Amino acid sequence: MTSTASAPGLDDAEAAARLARDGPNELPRPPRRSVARRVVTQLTDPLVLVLLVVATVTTAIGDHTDTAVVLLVVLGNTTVGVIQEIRADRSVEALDRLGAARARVRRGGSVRTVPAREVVPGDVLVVGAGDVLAADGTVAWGESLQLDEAAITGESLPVEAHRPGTAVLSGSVVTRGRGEVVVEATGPASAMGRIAEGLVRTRSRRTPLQRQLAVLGRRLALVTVVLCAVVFVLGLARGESPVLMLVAAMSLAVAAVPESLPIVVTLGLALGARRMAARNAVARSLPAVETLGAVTLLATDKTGTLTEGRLRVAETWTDREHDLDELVRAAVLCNDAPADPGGDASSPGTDPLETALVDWAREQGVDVTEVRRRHPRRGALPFDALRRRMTTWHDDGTGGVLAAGKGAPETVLPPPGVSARADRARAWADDAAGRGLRVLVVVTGHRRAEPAAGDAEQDLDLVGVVALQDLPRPAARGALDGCRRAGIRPVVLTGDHPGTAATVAGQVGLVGHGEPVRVATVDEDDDHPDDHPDDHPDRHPDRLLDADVVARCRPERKLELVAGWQARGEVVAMTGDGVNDGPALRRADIGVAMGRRGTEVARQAADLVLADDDLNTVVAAVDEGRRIHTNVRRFLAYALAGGLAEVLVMLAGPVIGVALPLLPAQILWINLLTHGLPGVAFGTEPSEPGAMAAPPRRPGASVLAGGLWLAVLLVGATVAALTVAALVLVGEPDPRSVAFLTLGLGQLGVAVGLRARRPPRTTRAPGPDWLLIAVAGAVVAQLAAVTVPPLTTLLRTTTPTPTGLAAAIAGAVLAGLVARWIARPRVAEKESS
Ligand SMILES: Nc1ncnc2c1ncn2[C@@H]1O[C@H](COP(=O)(O)OP(=O)(O)OP(=O)(O)O)[C@@H](O)[C@H]1O
Repeated sequence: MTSTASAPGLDDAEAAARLARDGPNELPRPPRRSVARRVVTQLTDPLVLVLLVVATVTTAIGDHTDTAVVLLVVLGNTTVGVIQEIRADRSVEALDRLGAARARVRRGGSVRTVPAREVVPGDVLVVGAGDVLAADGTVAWGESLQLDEAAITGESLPVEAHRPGTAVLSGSVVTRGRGEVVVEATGPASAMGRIAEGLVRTRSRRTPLQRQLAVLGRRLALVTVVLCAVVFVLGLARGESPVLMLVAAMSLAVAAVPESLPIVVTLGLALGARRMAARNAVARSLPAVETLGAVTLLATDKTGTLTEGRLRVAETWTDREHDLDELVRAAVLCNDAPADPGGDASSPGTDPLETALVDWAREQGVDVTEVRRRHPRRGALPFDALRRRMTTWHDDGTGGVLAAGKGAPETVLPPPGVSARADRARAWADDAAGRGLRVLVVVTGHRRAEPAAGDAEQDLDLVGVVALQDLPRPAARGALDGCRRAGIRPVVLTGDHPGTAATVAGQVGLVGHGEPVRVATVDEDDDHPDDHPDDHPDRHPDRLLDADVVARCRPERKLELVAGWQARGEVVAMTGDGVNDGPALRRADIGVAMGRRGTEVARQAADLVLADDDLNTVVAAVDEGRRIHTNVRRFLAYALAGGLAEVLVMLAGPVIGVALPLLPAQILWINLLTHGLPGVAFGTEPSEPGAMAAPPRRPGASVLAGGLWLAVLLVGATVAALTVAALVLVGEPDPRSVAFLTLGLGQLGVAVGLRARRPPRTTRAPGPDWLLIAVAGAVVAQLAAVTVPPLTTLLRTTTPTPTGLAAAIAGAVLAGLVARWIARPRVAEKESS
């Protein structure tokens, strides 16, 4: 089953030449949208179309100043829209690059990891368990090489591929063994490329929040249009000219509809994803960024996540003479790790447990290469997580066959009570597991002839037990603490022994101080690997779903548990890197893979890749996710309160005897000013102190939940009342200009009032306060609108008296204070109320 004939591979110059000639190994992408196309999309937005109608009307009646203002607004909106869109797209592309597939190739005599897109025909791919083939090719050599081609051919049974010359397809997953593949076809010419052809990859997958906002936006638009119609009718009743009222009503509609909601969310998510990447958390999609903030349960694996993942033999048990020699010999024979000292332990397909056994044998003075040469392997039943054991058979040197096996105690030892000796070994193993060690029972047997695969594991003789140590990771403790504080329940899912798992869980502080670790072990009776999790939603024993540690948990079981938690309403993040973890990672709301240690198949199934393999990074990513959600609520409160204030002022006008409290151009100006810069700047607000000490938001809750909509009504009404007061009470020669100033400054006051609470100055992270900068810019523009020609001409304003100015400023301050008292606590409080 083995044949080794390493292909030499290409040199760098040749690889570069071929890359230039054959093109990158990636699926054809839809071409980037040109700026011209983006502008056209912006201009065909229904609200812009309304504005263009307004412009036509004003031109027709010879009102050229209003036409100029409308066109200015269209220009401003389009520019801001296009720039926001391009920024969001760039961020998404950068994410794509960070999360891109990788491949190991032999180039210029050494093996290195390159982006999969740089693989060219003639390259030699070096693959091991957990890799995803980056291109089509033929096997140069393979050792127990087995592939899962389900993604390409739909064939669900793994295929053997160790024979040289076997044709293999891109997108296949290496489920076992290792080998090398000479690349023949890449990119569109490969199997993956042929499948992808015809499928246009669209980027338009919207996140739940974006969908929620789209619905909200449509409803608000409807209400606004109705209210604008009322404004129109009231104006007519007051004797205003129909044309003027039509223009006013349309402008009001444009201003009050929060049309920028979706793009502000996209931009917020994209910015958030960039900040996450800076904290080593690569989100592979925008929906993931959003979901992260809502995570309620974190299911983690053990080895390499809670522990260092560097195993070392710590103790052994034998009870007969010569058994120690036999133990060492069996441990290196029933073993796929390379024999050479300093062999690359992290090389693909090498199990750190097996490497630890080889290292241990070498420390015992055993020449591993020599042992393996004396006993060439004849056959094997490889290890898999399902059977939890492995058996190989070899020439015994005297014409017979030597079988060697190792595995978990309960799969290798006879049941309790059958053999006193086996019971002693089991007791020792349980004790070692209770001290956090990973245990492995070793057995051997002598045969006259090669066994049939079916009975290779019959009648093997107990040799001894090996206990391996894997130190807990110090960093894990902080991460688990952080989870619990943030209301996220951490759970360990492991294939390991319950004793080992419980002890390690205790060592890293999985549960709070003094609490017992609730351990549940999956029974064979619980296992129905062929069923689909959704077929039996009630078949997840609560015993397993309630546990802190689920031991002896096979990958299929992980999938069922994730589904079971989700049925209980949890939002599940799950870490995993096993070859078979893909489906569970995909099923989880947030699949998490390790960037360094993890397998390629896990990376590609994951929503979040941790560049530093540190569980703390998940907590940091959740923090970012929550911050983004809070900032969306912040922006929403601001935009809706502003729109509401504008509508209320226009409705109140006729009632108090002012037919048209604000001119169309003035409404549009305020809209441009308040939504342009400050709107985007909300995305840069920091997370509030204590954000990670609050429970997660309720999954599926409205984005306005927690009384935020009520706060919007109150703040909107306040700004409107202040504006109306300025209109009637100040006694200015030109009350409209004061009202215009008050409405604009009032909304900006609300923006400042909604700013995130900051931690004490000393701990504050440096960085510009974009929201304040944006508001300051807008304040200057708004003051200019009533002082500087030609703006005053265009907007038909006059400079208010000092009293009027003071009144407007006082109104803005008051509006800000009301927003701070009423709306800000509800923004951050989340939906816990
Ligand atoms: N190479 C191997 N050969 C034989 N038995 C093994 C081998 N590796 C692991 N085992 C046995 O199978 C059990 C399950 O191991 P497995 O690697 O599937 O656990 P896991 O789910 O990956 O654990 P973790 O959560 O710690 O990562 C181990 O406790 C051990 O007894």
